Amino acid sequence: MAEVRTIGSLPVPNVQALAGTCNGSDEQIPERYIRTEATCEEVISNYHGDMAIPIIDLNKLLSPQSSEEECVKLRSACQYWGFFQLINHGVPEEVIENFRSNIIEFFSLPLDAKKEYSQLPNSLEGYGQTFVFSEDQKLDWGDMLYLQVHPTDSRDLRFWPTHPASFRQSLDQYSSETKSLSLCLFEFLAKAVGAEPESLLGIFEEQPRGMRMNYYPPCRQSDKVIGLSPHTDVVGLTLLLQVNDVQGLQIKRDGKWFSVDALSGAFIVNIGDTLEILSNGKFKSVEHRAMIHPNKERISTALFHYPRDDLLLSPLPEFVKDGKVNYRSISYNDFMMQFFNQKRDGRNRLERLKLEQ
Ligand SMILES: O=C(O)CCC(=O)C(=O)O
Ligand SMILES: [Fe+2]
Repeated sequence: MAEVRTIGSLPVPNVQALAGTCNGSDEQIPERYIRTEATCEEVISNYHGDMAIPIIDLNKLLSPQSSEEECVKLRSACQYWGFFQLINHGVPEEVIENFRSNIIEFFSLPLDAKKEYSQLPNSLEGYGQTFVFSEDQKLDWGDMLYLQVHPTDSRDLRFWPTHPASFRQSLDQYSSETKSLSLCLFEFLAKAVGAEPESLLGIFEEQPRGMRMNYYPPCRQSDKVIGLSPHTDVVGLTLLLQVNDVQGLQIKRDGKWFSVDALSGAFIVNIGDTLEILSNGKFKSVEHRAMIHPNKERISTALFHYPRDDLLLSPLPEFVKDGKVNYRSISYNDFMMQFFNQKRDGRNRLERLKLEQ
């Protein structure tokens, strides 16, 4: 991760403050936030059955009677959707609730108090906005707080809020309670395609994890803005939590956007670019975006799981049983540099590595 931290993002306005001044329907939204594509693409909502994001039950994965059947569902979810909702995940409700209420309280602090934790010019961590590459780039209708949470000695406490007073503790608890869950998921993902569980653990166990807390203010003209631009996650796996039960996540499938109806208490898990390559394309890193509510704020968190940074990113032999390698190799650091030097065109980044079949 060392190189990544040296790359700077261009400064842009705080969106929560901006929303406070131009949220009236007749007020002008600054041009850089107006997204014409938001209205012209088809969005599917209220769908059911095969058209809904699969629900995976961790209890069923763990129980010998049902494990095999649930593994088949897991494999198909990761292959066709790149996303699933995880229930019975075992992370104590109290841990999630404390973390949730602390995040809500943090984002409701006055701007000056939050700015004590502002991103520095050459750092990704802290309170601010998502990465901005150029002066003419369209901007997202959202703010965020990004923190490196693991390993514990990599934490930069300058960016860890001390208000609310229990924030650091609740974040620490959330991070440690989700750690074994994530390892368990990596094991089942390997098993689901007949690979040794250690194949993915060797790459992700004890490796960096980063927590992004996303804050999306309401916007009366919500159909004109986008909370988080379409992207794929560059990492291995992401654990998403809807913090305040306001929906807004959409994922792309067959050229259409599907609204995700997040189950209360479930995690939404998604495959990132790194795992798509490692799995030789057996799992898909799928484009997703966050949309805005006209009169309610929305808060979500994403816990990103990074691989070892000395990794030569290429399909793992155990995932290439038929002998056909689908992606070119690239060092993980080069792959990350591409991510930070180019627009967040995740699918293109992956397409460039695909080998002709
Ligand atoms: O807000 C959401 O639901 C999605 C967040 C997300 O995709 C991300 O932080 O990478
Ligand atoms: Fe994402």
